[in-house]
Amino acid sequence: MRYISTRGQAPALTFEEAMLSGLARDGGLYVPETIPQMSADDIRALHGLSYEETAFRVMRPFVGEGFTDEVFADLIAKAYAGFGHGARAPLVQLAPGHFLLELFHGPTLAFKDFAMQLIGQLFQEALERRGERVTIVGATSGDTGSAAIEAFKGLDNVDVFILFPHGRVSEVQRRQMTTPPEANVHALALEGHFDDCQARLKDMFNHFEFRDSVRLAGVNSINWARVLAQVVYYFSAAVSLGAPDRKVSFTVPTGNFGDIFAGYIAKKMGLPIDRLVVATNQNDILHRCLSSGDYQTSEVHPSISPSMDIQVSSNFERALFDAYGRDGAAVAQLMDELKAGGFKVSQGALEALREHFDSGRVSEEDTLETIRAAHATMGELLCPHSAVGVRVAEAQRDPATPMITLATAHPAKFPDAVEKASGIRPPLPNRMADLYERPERVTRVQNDLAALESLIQERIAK
Ligand SMILES: Cc1ncc(COP(=O)(O)O)c(C=O)c1O
Ligand SMILES: N[C@@H](CCOP(=O)(O)O)C(=O)O
Repeated sequence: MRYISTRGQAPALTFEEAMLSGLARDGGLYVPETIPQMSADDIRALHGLSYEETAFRVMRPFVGEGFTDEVFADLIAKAYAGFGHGARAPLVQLAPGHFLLELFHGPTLAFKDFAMQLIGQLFQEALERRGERVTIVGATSGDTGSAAIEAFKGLDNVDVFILFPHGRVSEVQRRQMTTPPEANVHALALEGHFDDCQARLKDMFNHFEFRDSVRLAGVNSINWARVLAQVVYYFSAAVSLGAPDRKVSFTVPTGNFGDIFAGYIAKKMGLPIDRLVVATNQNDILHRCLSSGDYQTSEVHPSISPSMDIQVSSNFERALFDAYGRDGAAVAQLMDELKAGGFKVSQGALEALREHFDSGRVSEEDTLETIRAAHATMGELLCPHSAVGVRVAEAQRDPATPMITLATAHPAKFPDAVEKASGIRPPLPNRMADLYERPERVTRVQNDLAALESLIQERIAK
């Protein structure tokens, strides 16, 4: 299995090379050259398997020879051992034909743990075998950062720097990033918004002198391994509702397009998915693009679902690559236009996108009302991101096809919004009960590439 860049100009890599590299050297994102297929019988054979066994069967064909079967199975087992639910990703019924896939039972209470816990294991194994060390830099709107820190804290062969937008993450998210005492963890609060953090991260990858001198690695969904690990729960959820003998649809609260892109990969592998519905908050560039073909950035408006306050949606590039017939030059051209504010998707590419994706947008008021109503009528306390998903799913679902909405974070990560909507302040799990008392360690930084690079170089030299 080889991985190629969405911009067509970088060398093809193995899974392990792509995982350790992050961004392709032409600025693109790695995708598999071909998508492994699972037949109806392969999917039927997943019935009754544990999450870990399903994960092994779904991911194995993508991983190649770098990891043996035995090692890969062992790393999967270690990755999910710390989850707080035996099913790892349980499904609960919200209404007839509408299900919630709870993805918040991992150590940091968000769906990011599914991929990050596994990547932590894969990195550790690969780096030890190769005798290498790396500098991980991550950009976060709140959840990727805490999950990355949890997965990599205290490891000898990794330093982890997380850029988050100052004042634009929830207090729980911030404390999850600023309270770990391990010396290899560096929380950096940047003056700007998430798109600035992600842009500076990509600038670092594109600055080869810096990239090579610190041996830069990335654990955002830039990294293919992140997307891959998220494909698994589409299979586990669909199978538990009768796949491959019954189609299902998914609604996904969306920002950087990584999670829903994982659903698209599951569909390409053969999982019978009817619709993949992109649910956005008021930062609705993806909804506008899928509705009109115009991908035009505008100001980011802080919302009560801050992890989705994103305008430059990184993985949309992977979807565009397929929609443009895997034409790397066409994608590179669009990404150049994006630097000047936006681009227009061609009619053919828009039709290709619409073959798989629908979309909807939810206002702040409707998000609050959905949290209130879901609690009052179904007894389910939703985080604001999950509420965005539930609202769009309710508006768009076809009663003939089961709809699964992804619940992407635990309500306790966003207690203010949840309390405002439902009157209930969700408590943190016992293991995190003293989060508010732990001392914080954070460095305020400007949105300045040279200054950030110097800070990182100085810290790793110590
Ligand atoms: C809680 C939560 N929901 C939804 C999203 C959006 O996911 P994606 O960026 O993969 O579209 C994020 C951020 O990634 C998130 O943290
Ligand atoms: N919402 C994310 C943004 C980064 O997304 P990623 O999937 O590319 O890591 C966050 O919580 O940080």
